[in-house]
Amino acid sequence: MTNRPIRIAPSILSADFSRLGEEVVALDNAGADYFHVDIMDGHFVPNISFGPGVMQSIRKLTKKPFDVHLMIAPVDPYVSAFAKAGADSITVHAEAGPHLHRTLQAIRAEGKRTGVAINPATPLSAVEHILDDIDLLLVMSINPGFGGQTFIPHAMEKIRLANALIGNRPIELEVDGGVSAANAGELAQAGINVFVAGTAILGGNDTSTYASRIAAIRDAATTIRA
Ligand SMILES: O=C(CO)[C@H](O)[C@H](O)COP(=O)(O)O
Ligand SMILES: [Fe+2]
Repeated sequence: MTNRPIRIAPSILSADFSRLGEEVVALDNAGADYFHVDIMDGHFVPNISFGPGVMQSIRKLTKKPFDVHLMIAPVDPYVSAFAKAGADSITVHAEAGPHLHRTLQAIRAEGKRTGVAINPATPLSAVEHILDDIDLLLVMSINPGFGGQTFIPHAMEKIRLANALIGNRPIELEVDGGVSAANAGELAQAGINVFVAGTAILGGNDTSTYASRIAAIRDAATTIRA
């Protein structure tokens, strides 16, 4: 359990891209805390999403933080472009390159919050020596690349261990993949404070449901802490 504030971060990967701007505005009005922006390169992960130009074009539609999840290898050449396109935090994968500490320094040099993501098969020890260099730890509960996958059960225990590893450090603990109101309570209990959700919020792309779906995840996460 943690006192870090609950943040609901809809993944715009699940948006209807033909009306992306409308989707962003609807999510903002529906109570999103962060916008989770998934960037996929077709190399580190077997899918391609979009680049900094698209991100920049939606940046002006909301004042909420952009939580940018870079699934790119090598990532260093793209840090600056996403910083300039309006990222608030930039999360890179521990598996994406040999010099993670250097990448984190580059993100901080851009004045952005740093995040590290670890895949389901990556041990927590990958971040043990860089805890002072990160503002956010993202535990992947799916293998990255696609929305709509099923939460991998062993991620729950890893999250509990990550929460213990973080201790009282000012690091947000984020989960991504298969998150819904059904598991948000247990995730909050395990220590998660940032809940990424694509399908559970945007599935079907009916903007009139976004507020209640965001609220359902928030309620599940908050109730368990009360
Ligand atoms: O990083 C991601 C995929 O690699 C996405 O953030 C994730 O898929 C969210 O979608 P869903 O909630 O549908 O699992
Ligand atoms: Fe993501």
